Amino acid sequence: WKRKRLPPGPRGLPILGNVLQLAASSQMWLTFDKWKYQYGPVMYLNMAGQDIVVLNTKAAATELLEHRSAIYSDRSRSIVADYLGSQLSMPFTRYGKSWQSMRRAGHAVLNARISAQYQPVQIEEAIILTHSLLCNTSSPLLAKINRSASTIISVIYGKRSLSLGKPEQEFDGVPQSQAPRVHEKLHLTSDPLQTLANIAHRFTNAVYPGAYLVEVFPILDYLPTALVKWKRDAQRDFKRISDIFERYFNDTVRNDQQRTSLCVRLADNEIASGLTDIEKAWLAGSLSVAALETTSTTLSFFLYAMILHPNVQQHAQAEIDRVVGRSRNPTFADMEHLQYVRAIVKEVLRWQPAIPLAVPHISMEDDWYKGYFIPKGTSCIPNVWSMNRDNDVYGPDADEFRPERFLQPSDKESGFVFRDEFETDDGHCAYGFGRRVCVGRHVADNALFIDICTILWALCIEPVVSIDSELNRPSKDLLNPIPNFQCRFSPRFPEVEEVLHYLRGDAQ
Ligand code: HEM
Repeated sequence: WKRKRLPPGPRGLPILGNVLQLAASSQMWLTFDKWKYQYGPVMYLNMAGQDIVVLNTKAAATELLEHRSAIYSDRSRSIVADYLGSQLSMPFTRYGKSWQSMRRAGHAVLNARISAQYQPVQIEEAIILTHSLLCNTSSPLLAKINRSASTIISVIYGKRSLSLGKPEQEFDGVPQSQAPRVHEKLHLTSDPLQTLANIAHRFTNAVYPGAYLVEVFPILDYLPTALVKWKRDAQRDFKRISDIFERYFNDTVRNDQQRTSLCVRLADNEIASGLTDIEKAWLAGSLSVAALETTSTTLSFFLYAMILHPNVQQHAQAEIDRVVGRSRNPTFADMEHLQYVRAIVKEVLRWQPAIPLAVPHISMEDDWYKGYFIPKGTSCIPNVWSMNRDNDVYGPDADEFRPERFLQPSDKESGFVFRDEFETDDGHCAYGFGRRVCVGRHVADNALFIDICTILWALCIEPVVSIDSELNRPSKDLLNPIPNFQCRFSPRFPEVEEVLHYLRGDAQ
């Protein structure tokens, strides 16, 4: 007989538990980061009866979510997200047969080997992005960065298969600039990228703990639909999202001339056996939703890091000049010689993970960890933010942006190589854990490498006005909010604009 001792955690109120403390904090990971010093690696919270265990160290997350993944791979039931279609959406669907079919198909089209086949498209998209950063002076920086995610969208929906409209034009009459910062309603735009990004926010906002009262008091779900706006909105948005995903999927399968897109591969029955046409359309849609904001958030933080740390920028550019030179653009063949650039990719993902609390894993059986009881149905939150800034792992300067932490001196011309432990290890936990680890991580790593490398090869990045701390995102969201900053891009050598223009023409 073991006494069922729960892990330590902040004291809550009767019935409500820690609801009020959690509802009050907008970036929950910062609150958890503080509590971690008080309560240790595994911390217990209660959301009006829902058990929550926050995993504050990589060791705890690895032990539970990876080594015991057979019983830690479910997802939580979110009533609002269910109405939105979360059971068709791989990141949010419950563990079971349907998820297994999605995951198998996702892995087949995104594994490390297949990811290499998307590299030519990724190089072209990196050029289009870099050209737009330099030459498109009319769009705001964030809009340009968001378009950078077209690298991923081209992988999923084929090169330019979706007709890209003007970002500001709206279908539902609300200009994007005036769209509310909390995504309780889906805003459709004529721009597929923006629409997909809005769908992503609709989901990540719905699953943010405490965003909807009905998640805390499920009885509210029994109120008649006519009386509850959130339910009507969610049901209408499900239909809209489904229509969009099906249209994008079918258009791509019809229009992708080069037949290299992920949709075309999915349409091939062998890879996605067990999935209906609608499930395939949702799989492609949910992959793009999972890919878009995570990639553009990471690239935004890369630019932010470059204006904060001009020395890192110079260091990387010296490496690129040595390895690539100026007469051609970087390619993936340069990757193994660009150790410093690769270290920058790792460091951005460590310093500012796009989803600082990953996505909670639900435990499927009662379990014990270091003498503490973890009841079946517990929502286990990997506190990636704190893991990535663990002083015991990264040293006392873990809060700083310093790519050198992954490198060690060598006799090579570059002067350094990866430290042995980071040659194969990510060096961060930004992609999550176990059976639910990010299925798109190989494609994401490649996109980040080639985008970052091409930008640094071609452009100098400087701040424009003082950096302010206002955030660009609704604060109650799973995604890491991007600081409101602007930067100026100038060519690094006289021929840059002409070369980019030429390459861009070729790419398009
Ligand atoms: C910088 C880019 C990215 C970051 C930081 C990121 C991060 C994450 C994280 C933290 C999770 C949850 C893992 C867990 O539950 O333990 C996840 C899941 C997922 N990611 Fe990514 N991701 C990125 C890019 C992508 C891309 C490019 C794709 C697709 C092409 C993608 C598709 C997915 C999917 C489908 C899941 C759900 C997996 C499942 O539940 O089985 N992600 N990602």
